Amino acid sequence: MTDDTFDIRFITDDERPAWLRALNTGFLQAPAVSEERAEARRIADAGQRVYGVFEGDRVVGAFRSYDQELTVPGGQLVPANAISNVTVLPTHRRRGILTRVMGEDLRAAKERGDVAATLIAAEYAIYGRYGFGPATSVAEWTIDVPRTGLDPRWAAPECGGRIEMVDPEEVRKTGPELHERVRRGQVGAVSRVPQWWDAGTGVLRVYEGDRPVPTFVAYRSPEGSLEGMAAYEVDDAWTGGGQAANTLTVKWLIGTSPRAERALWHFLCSIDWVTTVKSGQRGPDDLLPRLFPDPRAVGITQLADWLWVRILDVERALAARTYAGSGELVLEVDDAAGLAGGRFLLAASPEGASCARSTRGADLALDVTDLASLWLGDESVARLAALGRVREVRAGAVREADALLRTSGRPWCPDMF
Ligand SMILES: CC(=O)SCCNC(=O)CCNC(=O)[C@H](O)C(C)(C)COP(=O)(O)OP(=O)(O)OC[C@H]1O[C@@H](n2cnc3c(N)ncnc32)[C@H](O)[C@@H]1OP(=O)(O)O
Repeated sequence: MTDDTFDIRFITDDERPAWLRALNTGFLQAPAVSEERAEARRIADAGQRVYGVFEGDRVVGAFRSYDQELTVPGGQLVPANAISNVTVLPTHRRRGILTRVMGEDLRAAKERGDVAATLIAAEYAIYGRYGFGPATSVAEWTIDVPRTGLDPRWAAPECGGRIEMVDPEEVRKTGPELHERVRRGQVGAVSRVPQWWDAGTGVLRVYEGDRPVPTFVAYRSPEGSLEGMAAYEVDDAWTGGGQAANTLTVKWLIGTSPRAERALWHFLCSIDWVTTVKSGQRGPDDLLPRLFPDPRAVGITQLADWLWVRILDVERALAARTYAGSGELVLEVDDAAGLAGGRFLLAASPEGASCARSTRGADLALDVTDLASLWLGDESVARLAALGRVREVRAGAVREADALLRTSGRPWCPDMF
């Protein structure tokens, strides 16, 4: 039930400490916020849409969204509305507060011309009702270093490139441009706000109890160009018998080429004292296991949904991506919120695609949430049909749709936001 006693508006700088206390409380963190943290958040959230839900002058709910770009199959970047920091005080839940803020923010995003909205969902059950579907997956791998088969005398990349330790300043200087190149080639990747690099290198301490700044390492090609970078931290674990048993945890690792990724993973697994490497969040079909002589040394320790997408404009979403073959498909897209539904004719070929509203008979019927799962290539039409989520209206349409929508790899969103 919606309760109209709540006022929803963007917060002022003066209201930020109260907003952060509500956010912390909702996320089960200690509520107290120091002046430095409030100031860091003011800088980190500059230019973004920071909604507060007020009951009188008390903040009872938080919600933040900002402009983002999302890479779709073929490499086009589409404008997206990134959503984060969603919470309602435990005393004010299940009264329709999130439904109201989400409704306002999605309508505004559609009016601005965003093709989609994106978020990383805390719980699976929350966002389907707002038209979001899981659109990329995440895998975390644990590497048993002594079993990888990597030559213990490994000292440098076989390709002739080199690995360099880099300091945070260098990361801030060269990281953004490297990431720009990486995200253009990675379906499901999103743009980073400039503050991302300050927060990741210790310049902007956004959270109370922020972890120490990680160690950074870069890969340069034999020609000297920067092709990869990683951030990692290591615990200090030894066995009672005096054997090193350190675990290295990768915070992030990006590369513009397979040779960069290979060199960085081999380097991380060659560091003395390190017996276990945790990969951090990777794509489900990451090259990682196959980069080692014995891929069985690399086991999956987490496999879950990651980026959720809410398509706001079906025509632009489907026209923006590329397709594996040629063909036409009429999709009946159901959207309970009335934002993006309708019947659409997709005409695709390897040269380009168009998508427009149509009155032709539908080939397939599906919900906008399931279209999101298909859009970036994380799901197959056949799987969704088997689950009863896609209805084949014209016989043969499921197979044809899969042939069109198929991508050569799974999408991956390297970022948490
Ligand atoms: C992108 C991110 O920031 S992810 C982080 C999300 N935040 C959290 O998980 C923090 C803890 N949870 C919360 O703060 C709140 O429960 C929220 C923000 C998830 C939901 O806020 P509320 O104001 O309670 O949601 P609202 O009352 O609008 O609920 C709408 C519907 O979603 C359902 N719902 C809300 N939260 C959940 C949940 N966690 N699990 C299952 N269903 C849920 C409600 O039951 C309601 O269902 P109905 O439409 O069938 O009646």
